[in-house]
Amino acid sequence: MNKSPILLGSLISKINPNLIRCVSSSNTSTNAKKVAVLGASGGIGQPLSLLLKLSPLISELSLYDIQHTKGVGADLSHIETRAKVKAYVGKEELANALKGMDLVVIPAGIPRKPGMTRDDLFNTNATIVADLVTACAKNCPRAIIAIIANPVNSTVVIASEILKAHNVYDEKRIVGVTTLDVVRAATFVAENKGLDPTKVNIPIIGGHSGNTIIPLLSQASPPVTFSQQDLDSLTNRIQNGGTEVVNAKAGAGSATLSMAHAGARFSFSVLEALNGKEGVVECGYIASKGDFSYFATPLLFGRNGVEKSMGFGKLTDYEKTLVEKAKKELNGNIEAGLTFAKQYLSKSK
Ligand SMILES: NC(=O)C1=CN([C@@H]2O[C@H](COP(=O)(O)OP(=O)(O)OC[C@H]3O[C@@H](n4cnc5c(N)ncnc54)[C@H](O)[C@@H]3O)[C@@H](O)[C@H]2O)C=CC1
Ligand SMILES: O=C([O-])CC(=O)C(=O)O
Repeated sequence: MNKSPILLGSLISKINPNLIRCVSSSNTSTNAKKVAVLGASGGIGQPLSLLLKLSPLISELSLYDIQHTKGVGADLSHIETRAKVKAYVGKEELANALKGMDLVVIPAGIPRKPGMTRDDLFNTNATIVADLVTACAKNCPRAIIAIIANPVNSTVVIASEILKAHNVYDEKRIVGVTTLDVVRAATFVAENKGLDPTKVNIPIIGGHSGNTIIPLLSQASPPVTFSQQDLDSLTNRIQNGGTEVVNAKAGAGSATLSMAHAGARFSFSVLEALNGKEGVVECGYIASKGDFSYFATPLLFGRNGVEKSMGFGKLTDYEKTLVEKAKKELNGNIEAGLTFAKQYLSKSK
């Protein structure tokens, strides 16, 4: 039986055409990269690691968590794909998990329960992300860091401040993952318009929580128009997609499977661009020079990470109102990140 990644690619293409480009390209394997998942034993970490393990874009998959990684690693290592799986558990093994990595994806941290906001995760997750990014600064200072841990609007700020303090900050290399908002928007719009969801693209700008998630439905591809009622309800559903899952899971956590897909999609895009593919665009939350010091926009990726922000074109009056509504929350989240980082760094001196 042919067990090549090509065959695997064709199998997966039957499941999701968005992933075929990464599992089927035959000449990318020579440039395969090393990827670490921090929080690899969690609800997101496990299925994300599975999807990454299937890709010939990856030569080494480094799994790190404070628990259970040896089992997850042994399990994944039996899959007949080229990525070599290495499992690390506990703080003492963190440095080795990171050495030589090209991309570090961070889904470590606690998820929401019903009634909580993403901000309610701050107290726990801020320290987790700060500790992990400190280790990245010391052990893989040139790696691209993709932050999934919430609240993304603040954790990316914290991570950036830590990298600056270690003199290894490069704004091209630290991104908050907002791909799940893009994935949801495509799904909900396709449902509303009777389209193939894999062919729909909706840019999302702003941040990654409630009002700060700003879908640009006027820039949908293919172009579609909506009644005001549909515009309101789709915007509201995209902004609160995370809460929809948290409530449905009723205390058992937040989105994990759709996030694993979104995290894999984002990672594959970054890896393809690192390998020289041109025109790779994914939305993401990065440092910005506009009205906000951090802002999500469509980003063009290249051989060094984020090449440039593609901006957000011309907004409709409705979308301008959404940006206005996001201002207070997003600026507050950024400020909270800066304040935490200052305290964390002064304690660790
Ligand atoms: N950016 C986004 O779109 C999304 C973000 N999230 C966020 O992702 C995070 C993870 O969610 P789940 O996987 O569902 O949670 P989970 O609780 O199932 O898994 C988290 C994992 O992190 C590990 N962990 C905790 N402290 C750690 C440390 N210091 N070092 C390494 N690993 C550590 C835990 O042992 C656990 O295995 C949450 O903060 C959640 O809010 C979730 C969905 C979407
Ligand atoms: O809602 C949450 O807490 C998890 C998340 O970020 C999402 O699903 O978008």
